[in-house]
Amino acid sequence: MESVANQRIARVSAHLQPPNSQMEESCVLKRTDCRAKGGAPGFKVAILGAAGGIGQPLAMLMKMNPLVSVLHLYDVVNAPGVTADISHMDTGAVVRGFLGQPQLESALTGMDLVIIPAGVPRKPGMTRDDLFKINAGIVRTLCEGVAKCCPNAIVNLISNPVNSTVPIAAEVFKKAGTYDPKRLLGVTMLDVVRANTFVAEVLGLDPREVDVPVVGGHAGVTILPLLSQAKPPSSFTPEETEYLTKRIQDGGTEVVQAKAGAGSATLSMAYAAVKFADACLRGLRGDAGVVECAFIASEVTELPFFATKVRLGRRGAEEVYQLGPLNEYERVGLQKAKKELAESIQKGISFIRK
Ligand SMILES: NC(=O)C1=CN([C@@H]2O[C@H](COP(=O)(O)OP(=O)(O)OC[C@H]3O[C@@H](n4cnc5c(N)ncnc54)[C@H](O)[C@@H]3O)[C@@H](O)[C@H]2O)C=CC1
Ligand SMILES: O=C([O-])CC(=O)C(=O)O
Repeated sequence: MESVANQRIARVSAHLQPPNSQMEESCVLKRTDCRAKGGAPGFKVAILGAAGGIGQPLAMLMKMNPLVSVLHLYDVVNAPGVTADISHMDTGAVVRGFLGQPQLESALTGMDLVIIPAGVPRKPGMTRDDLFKINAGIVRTLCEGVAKCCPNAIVNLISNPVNSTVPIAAEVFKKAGTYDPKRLLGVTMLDVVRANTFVAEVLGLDPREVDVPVVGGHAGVTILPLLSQAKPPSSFTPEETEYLTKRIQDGGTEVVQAKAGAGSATLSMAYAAVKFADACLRGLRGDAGVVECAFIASEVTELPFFATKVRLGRRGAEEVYQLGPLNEYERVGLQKAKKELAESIQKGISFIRK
């Protein structure tokens, strides 16, 4: 009888047909003859959109994460190539590739965490909302797959516009009867990563010592850094506050313009996505005190979704924290953020309900 390990190797081979079969023709030993043991303990993670600008470095970094035992890489193009490449890294996770819609269900079955960076990125002159037309449908299809194949998985949604794609995902899950608000998390970690970097630069600190909560959403004025709650506690001049707030809000546009038509942030985003995914996995493992910001179903404001600090645990975002005390500058920013956010959320909800 074929061992579990050999079945696994056969499955990997099946998804890597061209390079693998050529290689094996010239080898006496086939992969199916290898003595690989069963998978190490750990979590099963799928990346949807794994061959993209974010997907590839994200896949590489997740392959390096010791909490991951199985890594599924799904895309509509080039998944076998990325999988073959990443699978040669001598780290613990077993990597399998899945190409195109017919393989979506196999990619998702049994997953603990699904990370979604699938979809088109911005070009100069576009807003994130301009991506809605294409990305809304992509997110809907992928989330239908999640609802069917791994309804208990934690979902980390990266595809823009996050302020609308998270409500879309929530509506898809509601329709399927699988919605658990604690498990659906819009990834706003890059805003926090940028805030920590830019604040550290202004204060002359090591960014690793800085922690700035960023609340609201993930587009323009909806990105609201709470500098008054920065750690270590710091005071900022009005000019510094204005400069930092604008730079954090426009961080994505800064990269889009610098890339001049070649896409948006990919490397810093992959770093941020892995930082956030690792926090989700530590929460799933039962670690205490894992707290990060995410865009999530919320009662913190009158809006149905809002990014705030959340505590990550075995069931996902087990606690959603209040905003805490805001200064006058932040209170004004909050009003602006809520106005734009309300429209983007409604647009996402209507896309599924209409
Ligand atoms: N949440 C955040 O902070 C950030 C979000 N983003 C967003 O992430 C998304 C991806 O950005 P990039 O990786 O730079 O784009 P990209 O175009 O380089 O990669 C996207 C990948 O998605 C794949 N894809 C398209 N349709 C698919 C489908 N139906 N199923 C599976 N895969 C599919 C493409 O084949 C491609 O490989 C964009 O929407 C971008 O705006 C980007 C940076 C930060
Ligand atoms: O700006 C974009 O289009 C990509 C993104 O969300 C970011 O870099 O924050």
